[in-house]
Amino acid sequence: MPMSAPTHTGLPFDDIRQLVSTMPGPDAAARAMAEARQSDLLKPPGALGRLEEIAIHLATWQAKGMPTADRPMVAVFAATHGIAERGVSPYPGAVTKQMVAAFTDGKAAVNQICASFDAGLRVFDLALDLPTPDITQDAALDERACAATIAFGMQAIAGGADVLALGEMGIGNTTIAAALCHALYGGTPEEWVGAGTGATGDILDRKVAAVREAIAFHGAALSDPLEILRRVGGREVAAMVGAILAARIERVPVVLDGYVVTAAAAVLHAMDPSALDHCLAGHVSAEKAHARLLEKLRLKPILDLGMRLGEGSGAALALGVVKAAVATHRGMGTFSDGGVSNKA
Ligand SMILES: O=C(O)c1ccc[n+]([C@@H]2O[C@H](COP(=O)([O-])O)[C@@H](O)[C@H]2O)c1
Ligand SMILES: Cc1cc2nc[nH]c2cc1C
Repeated sequence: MPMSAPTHTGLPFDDIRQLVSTMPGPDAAARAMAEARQSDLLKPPGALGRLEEIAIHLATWQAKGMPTADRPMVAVFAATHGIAERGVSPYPGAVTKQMVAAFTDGKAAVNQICASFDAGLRVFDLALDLPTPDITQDAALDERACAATIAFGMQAIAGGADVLALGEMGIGNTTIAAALCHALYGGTPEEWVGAGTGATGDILDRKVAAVREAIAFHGAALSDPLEILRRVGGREVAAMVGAILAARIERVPVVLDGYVVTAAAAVLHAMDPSALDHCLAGHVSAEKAHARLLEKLRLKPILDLGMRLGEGSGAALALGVVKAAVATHRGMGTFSDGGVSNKA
């Protein structure tokens, strides 16, 4: 069902709603060109499986007859959460800032995965010394700050990436992701809460309780996706909403990471079910509810390696597959070139 253009009341979220309602669609000519080339490549049709779909996906959303993956970029958004003070993670909130330093020093897993595929890495530090309020007591952000953070996230594509992989860092943010999913999809808190960095026992119980309390506290206000984002989300989640949206507008396909990145994507999907059509799910994380969330979004993960790190690691690894999909699409010979017989 096409969405009618929202009326503008001058509130910051109206600008975001306006952008969502005017997103470009798929490029049919580029898709047709890519499909025609795929069927001419030196292989039985379909023999490269998902690689074929991925190459066509890139062509379609880059609006290029020949897709590229020469300038892949991983953007990692880092933020701090008041909820972390409630003991919902085995790690202290201070680890977020320390890991940002590790990203800068090249010492994190994502640095090495990016280096493996010649992918760029940009880290966006979102007011780390100013945790957002505990979502069981208050909204994480007011409307103006949330809209400004979405706008900030739009910078992720500045610099001319041709594929954007998203990642995040934020102790406590698997609780935030669970609250977002519970608010968006209902069910029980238990269905959306998982181990995160390794929560068990009392820590896991506190996560479930925190999600239940947050949803009860915000109550009926959780009926609009952007309200859900600002009330039970966080800065990295809001910034990733902006990054996904800007990428769509600038025709940059997106590779999603794990549960937290996908929860950000889910906010846009709730605004418009076609809003993630330019996105690929890089992997399915070992975080229990990620598979459930991907099903809600009808996204099929590229990889399933039992990873549950976050920081864009699964998305960065999937860039290797994306690059191979583009390399085969661009570089293989064709039946039309002659030399190899096609089907009789
Ligand atoms: O995205 C995922 O699937 C994922 C699963 C487990 C852990 N994480 C990462 O771990 C951190 C949040 O975990 P926690 O236990 O502090 O809520 C945050 O930095 C995420 O990047 C991320
Ligand atoms: C060490 C560590 C690294 C991470 N990377 C992403 N989330 C993380 C959480 C922890 C605890």
